[in-house]
Amino acid sequence: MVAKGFIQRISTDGLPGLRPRNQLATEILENLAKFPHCILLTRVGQFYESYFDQAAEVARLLNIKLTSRKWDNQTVLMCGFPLIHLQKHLNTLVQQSNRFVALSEEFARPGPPGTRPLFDRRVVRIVTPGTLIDEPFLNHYENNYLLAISSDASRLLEGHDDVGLAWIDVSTGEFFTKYTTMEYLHDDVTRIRPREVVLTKKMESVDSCPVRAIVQRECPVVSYSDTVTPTPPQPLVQSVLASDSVSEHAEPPTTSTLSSHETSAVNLLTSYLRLNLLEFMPDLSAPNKEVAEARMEIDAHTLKSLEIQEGIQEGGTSGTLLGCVKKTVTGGGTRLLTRWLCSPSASLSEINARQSLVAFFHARPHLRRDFHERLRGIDDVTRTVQKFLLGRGSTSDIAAISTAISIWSFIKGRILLERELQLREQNNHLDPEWASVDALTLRMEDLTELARKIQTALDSATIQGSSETFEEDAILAQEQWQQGHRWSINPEFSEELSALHTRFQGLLKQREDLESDLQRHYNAPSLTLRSSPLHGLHVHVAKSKRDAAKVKASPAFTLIAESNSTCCLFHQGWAQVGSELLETSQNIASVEKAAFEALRNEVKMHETQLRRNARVIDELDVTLGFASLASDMHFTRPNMIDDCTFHVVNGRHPTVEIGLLSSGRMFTPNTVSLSPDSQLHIITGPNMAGKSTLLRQTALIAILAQSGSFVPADYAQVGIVDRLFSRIGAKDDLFRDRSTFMVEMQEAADILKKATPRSLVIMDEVGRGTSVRDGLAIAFAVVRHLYFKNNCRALFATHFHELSDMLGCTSDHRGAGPFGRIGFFCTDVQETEDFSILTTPLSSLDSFAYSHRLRPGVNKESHGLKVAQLAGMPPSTVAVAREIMARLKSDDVWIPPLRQDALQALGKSQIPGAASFEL
Ligand SMILES: Nc1ncnc2c1ncn2[C@@H]1O[C@H](COP(=O)(O)OP(=O)(O)OP(=O)(O)O)[C@@H](O)[C@H]1O
Repeated sequence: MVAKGFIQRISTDGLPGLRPRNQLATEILENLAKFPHCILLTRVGQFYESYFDQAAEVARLLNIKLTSRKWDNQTVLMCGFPLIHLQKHLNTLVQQSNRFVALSEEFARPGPPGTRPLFDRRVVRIVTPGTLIDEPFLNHYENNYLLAISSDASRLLEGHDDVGLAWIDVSTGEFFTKYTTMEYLHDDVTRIRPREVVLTKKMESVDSCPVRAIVQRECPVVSYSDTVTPTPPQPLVQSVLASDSVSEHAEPPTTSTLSSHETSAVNLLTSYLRLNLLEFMPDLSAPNKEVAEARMEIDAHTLKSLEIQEGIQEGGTSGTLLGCVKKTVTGGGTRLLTRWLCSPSASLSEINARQSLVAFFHARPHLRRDFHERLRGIDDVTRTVQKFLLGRGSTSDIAAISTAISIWSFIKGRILLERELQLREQNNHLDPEWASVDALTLRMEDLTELARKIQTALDSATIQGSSETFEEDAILAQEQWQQGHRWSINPEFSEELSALHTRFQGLLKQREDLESDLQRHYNAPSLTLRSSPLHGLHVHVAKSKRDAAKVKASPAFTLIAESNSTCCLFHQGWAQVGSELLETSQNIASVEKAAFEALRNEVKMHETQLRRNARVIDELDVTLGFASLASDMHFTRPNMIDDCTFHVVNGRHPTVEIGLLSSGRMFTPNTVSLSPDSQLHIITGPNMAGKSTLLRQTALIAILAQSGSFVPADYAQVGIVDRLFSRIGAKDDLFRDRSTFMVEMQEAADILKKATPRSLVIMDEVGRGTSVRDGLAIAFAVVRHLYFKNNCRALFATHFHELSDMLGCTSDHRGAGPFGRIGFFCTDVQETEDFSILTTPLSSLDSFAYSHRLRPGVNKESHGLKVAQLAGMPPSTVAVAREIMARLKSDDVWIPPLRQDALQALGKSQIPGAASFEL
């Protein structure tokens, strides 16, 4: 396994000569040799440290001081930072710099009697970008996927293109597989957006391996690993869901339903996880198998160009579909929303079930309010359960699970109440949406018994402010009982614990009495009874108050240590009581540990039910969000059908509309009606008049509808789309030796290869990147292919109005003869003197407005000069262009472009037709 871009930086100079006498140096050298692809951070006391040449790199990346130490008379570079900075620095090394970090922890081992404990160090985990667990710097609103890809590397070159995918978010346990082919691999990788990809070592060794080429384009961290058969084989526990569904209740897939390539990918993934998570390897749930036919496939380019999850210009979600429709309030809900938007459903029943839920909540704003408020107080249970499976989790995590269970019960109860109310009010009649609501609540498991156990076990006063893990809490409690640190488990949890607490309280009272007796007897108010690692159980007295003199003089005390201001003394009575206190506190700690372990096991035992309920809540959060969105932005429920129509009345582009509204402008809605009788629309019209916006909004409406959302339109009837394609926007890819036109042609070719009669294609200005003649020819050929071969629904926006002649546009704006199922539509510019209607006023002499209204017909005017003027092109240049336009229109004569230097050389009067130009 090798992290791309990471070069092993330990110089061989210093190492062979070094004969480390101390154990630390030996361990570090061994670990460096064992994990050569990693930065090694070794825990030494309260610090994590890096040594040798790596230290220079670590110091540079973390911006910390580089220093050195002597080992065996050799100077060794080193740097380090305190424990509390670990997460911050892991974020820098792993998340930002894509480095792999081997974490070596230290473990105390009792030394010979009378000596300090010894420490063993071992690497407990390798932290890589794709194997992050509960790191606080993880964004809870996004998945952090590790993707394994398996295929027969050598046969790929011979044309065998089966590929198995397995991907997991280790921090949540969400685990998926998919069988795919090389043709769709790029689309799948783009959609999954893995943080790290694992390929087989074979793929690394095969020259020009196509999988490697695709993956390296999309993911900055690529690792190579072999599948290692676990001994004994690790069972996969039951899966949470068969699909990403609210309506389908099929049994979870067994590993036998996976294709051989998926199984290999799962094995590669689990082997890689085991190699890296080491002591943190959890039991994995069986993966959810994704079936291509059940989802709307969105190709890689479309996913990016439609800005569904990430903006093209600045990254992030601002201006994206996700940013616009996100009304979820939980991390799990937001992750699910992202998945639904990037991979909408193609199952009619599933989509209808989701939309029924949205309709249900849309009609009930009071429930929306109530549930949103409750959901805000719920923890990310999927993540918390995973923490426990990873052997982590604290008392506050356990408490969060109990809170979540109470909220789930509230929600279920509230829905039942609503049901009763409706039955009463509507004479035993229920709206049809109730079927989906019932199906959802039926999936919720009753976990009140688990919540009761947790509430009985936890001491509610201690839950706040506890540490990351119970073990850290326990150490604090044991060490800090003198400062009144609280225990975690309710003393009433068991008779044994209750008896221990009674004894502990009795001993505390004895200590208090002894302390005040001694203070009184020796007239020493500063005297206190203490315990410390250095002096053990001792009596502490302040010298300055002269208390010490009397105490020191008494034979009941033996001096242990003194400073200028205090002294520490041994006292038999306190040693007796104190050691009993210590022993009792240790006993409490170990009983608490057992109790917590029992709770942890309870959570693990209920893993599947907890995850199921959490998943129901995720769906609830998304559908509640869709309902709020529909209400806020006046979306309507689309009518979903299983045919090839797409009829949207007064549709709007959700993100453009928000942008316009924020600057006080209105969006002009438009109607698009594709059907088997009118399956392809050619859209012409001026620049800036809204053609691309119309195309994009059509695609976004299809995505929203099939995600389960309502849509921005007055009415919509959407026939299920199996694949969505867009050819929009031009982008160079010079790095991969592809010009703008080449990129455009490759994307168009891909669409023509893959679109089916159930697909929806939007194409914007295909052919514009070359000569007019070539472009027009290509545009015609593409339309013809889409129409006859793909036979799909398509919107084709173009400035080549000649296409309308080539396709024989009739007076009722349809294609002629065999092209009769093509419709012609256009947008316009309104010339006007009325400034009040202007969208974009230029001047009083040359004023116009974009109507943005689609109408049947062909518009042969592009009004490109108006846009040039609007864009601030020099007036003289615009004047030249206008003159040439006029001549082109009148005599159809081509005037060659005039070059400034040529004009100067010749004198402008000598250039025919140039005299009138202001140059
Ligand atoms: N229906 C609409 N209502 C209101 N404003 C709109 C509408 N459609 C587009 N616009 C505005 O017009 C701008 C330009 O739209 P768009 O890019 O879709 O035009 P276009 O016809 O594709 O232009 P070009 O041919 O130059 O690519 C958008 O950024 C938006 O602000």
